Amino acid sequence: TATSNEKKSWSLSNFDIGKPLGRGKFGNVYLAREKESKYVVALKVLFKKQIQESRVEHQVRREIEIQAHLRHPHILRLYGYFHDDARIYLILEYAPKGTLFKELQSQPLKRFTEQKSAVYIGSLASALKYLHERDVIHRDIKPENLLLGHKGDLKIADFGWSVHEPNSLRTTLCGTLDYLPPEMVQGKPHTKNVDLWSLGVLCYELIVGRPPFLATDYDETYKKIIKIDYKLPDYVSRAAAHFMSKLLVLNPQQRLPLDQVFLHPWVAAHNK
Ligand SMILES: Cc1cc(Cn2cc(-c3c(Cl)cnc4nc(-c5cn(C)nc5C)[nH]c34)cn2)no1
Repeated sequence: TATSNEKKSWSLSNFDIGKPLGRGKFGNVYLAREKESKYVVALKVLFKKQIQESRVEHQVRREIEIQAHLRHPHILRLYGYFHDDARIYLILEYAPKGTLFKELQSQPLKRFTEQKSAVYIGSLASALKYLHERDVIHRDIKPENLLLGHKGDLKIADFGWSVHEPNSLRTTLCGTLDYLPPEMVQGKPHTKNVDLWSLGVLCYELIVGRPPFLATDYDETYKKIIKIDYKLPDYVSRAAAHFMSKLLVLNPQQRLPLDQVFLHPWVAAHNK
């Protein structure tokens, strides 16, 4: 049963390793199968040396601590973990349909209908509500970190950046600013309302096919974010435009709370 598995101590010899699923800064994720149960998982292999060199042990420890205790249909499960002298292994739920990013790119117009976008937003909002009730902020909501289960259902993955609220950023930001709210790009203390901003950015990207503050370089993106400078193509409905305008708000306290997200006409209409 699940509980006995969770208590069991695992080792690499319990698994047949398959193809690589993804590569990250500190290691790779492989398709794997537990030998006895034949259960298919995603095995995330992180190198201790690289983690120590980048001084992100606390981040990896937090990713494990946080994700191991979460149980929600739209949050990727962490079943267990183990380590050897060189590596840390996270036994994760396998999401057979890959990333939302790949699904978005595979659309003819590189964007989803508003119906499909609102269903993803509804799922994400319910996962965020579950996280925020436990004072966990994800901080890295973007299509690359959202995976799809066998029914195409959304799963938040990669808790490498999640923290307990309130928090001020200790690790330098690397990678795209696109999803970060003004308070984070300005290095100010931030709360779980950062995830509300990212929900608005994600909503824009699903409907339009690119993030709202996309620019040629870091500084351009930075300026657009703090000025909330984005434009909506004319095919975007007024209901969707209104919904996004309630999340892409400078003052974190004035962003639409998650309970209101489900009640907003645009989300409610498509999540009957
Ligand atoms: C290191 C490192 C890399 C990553 C990003 N990443 C996550 C996965 C992944 C996980 Cl954790 C779980 N299920 C997955 N399913 C896929 C997948 C399925 N298809 C058909 N295509 C892909 C891709 N990837 C999964 C892989 N890389 N995080 O830390």
